[in-house]
Amino acid sequence: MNPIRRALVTGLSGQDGALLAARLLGAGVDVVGTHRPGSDARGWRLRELGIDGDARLRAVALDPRDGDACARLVADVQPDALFHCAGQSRVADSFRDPRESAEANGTSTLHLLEAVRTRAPAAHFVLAASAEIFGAPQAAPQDESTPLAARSPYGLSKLYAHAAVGAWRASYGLRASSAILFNHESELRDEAFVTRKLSRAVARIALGRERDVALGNLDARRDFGYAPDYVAAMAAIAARADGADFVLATGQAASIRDFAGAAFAAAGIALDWSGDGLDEVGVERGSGQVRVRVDAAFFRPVDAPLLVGDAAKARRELGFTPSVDLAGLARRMVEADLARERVASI
Ligand SMILES: C[C@H]1O[C@H](OP(=O)(O)OP(=O)(O)OC[C@H]2O[C@@H](n3cnc4c(=O)[nH]c(N)nc43)[C@H](O)[C@@H]2O)[C@@H](O)[C@@H](O)C1=O
Repeated sequence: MNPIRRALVTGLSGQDGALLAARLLGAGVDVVGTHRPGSDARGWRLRELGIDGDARLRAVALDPRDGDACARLVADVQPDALFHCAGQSRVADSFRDPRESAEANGTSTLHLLEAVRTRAPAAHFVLAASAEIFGAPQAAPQDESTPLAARSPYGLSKLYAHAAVGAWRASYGLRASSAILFNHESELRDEAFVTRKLSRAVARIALGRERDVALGNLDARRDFGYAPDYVAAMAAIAARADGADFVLATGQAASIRDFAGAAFAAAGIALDWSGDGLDEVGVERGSGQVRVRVDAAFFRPVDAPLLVGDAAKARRELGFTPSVDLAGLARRMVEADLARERVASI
């Protein structure tokens, strides 16, 4: 194990960057976190985590698409570990702006790998990669040896980043690792993602502020884990002497319909499902009120039917253990949104 004293975290204000910063600060690590120029340096997540005023946390502006700026920052910070969490993370958006995904996720990784290679070659580079690199895989569950066949522009950009990590490790002996993250959710998830869209909508419906929520593909099955477990595993990866790839996942698949059911149940609302395809609805048992509608606007041109991971290697080598099941995840997220909604109404 290599002690980490100073870490550089890109994407400080995002879910993973914020959770990672909190975890590292809690372990006595000094953290420099980056945010996009012009964006809020610290943001609501750091405030909710109670670390926005931490003296050992420094926030700096960085556009990782600027290779010179990456090199200057890495030379200045001299991190023991660099966690690359910044980027374009919304798969749906990537279909509308594929070039932005390629640059924000692909080119940025190249720049940061080069920055580490040339300015801080002893640092451990840890990439937040994604299950989307598997595309629509033939086999389930997916592990580190599953063939890569990304389909979405987002998946392609992460495939490039993931492959670059492997190439820099093999070519230059860099301590570079790729954490292949399956869907990982938390109270700090962005509202663009289906779990948080649901938890917020459920909270507002339970408080009588909205009547229903419109969703897309309810049949897609994903492997939903709890994000704090995943950033803990990323920190454990950085402490290893050598770079490697690790799938981080729970091994349990749930459909979007399942998650919606769990989220409504967390607010005491039981849903029954009726209809099919675009006609399907989720109806509140007892009242008969429609709570979930299906809207074609939320479907994607390509959507993997099933992504579920096998994290045996991470369990074995990192001691990775998912700590929250689907019902627990939905409950935490709905409770956090109920609390936020109640504060908002005061
Ligand atoms: C591993 C991967 O995980 C995440 O990407 P994602 O899986 O695209 O996440 P999501 O929450 O946007 O979609 C999950 C599923 O839910 C379906 N779905 C149905 N109805 C709605 C809907 O209304 N909104 C959204 N967003 N999705 C919907 C949608 O079609 C898809 O099948 C990111 O962390 C990403 O960065 C990452 O790396």
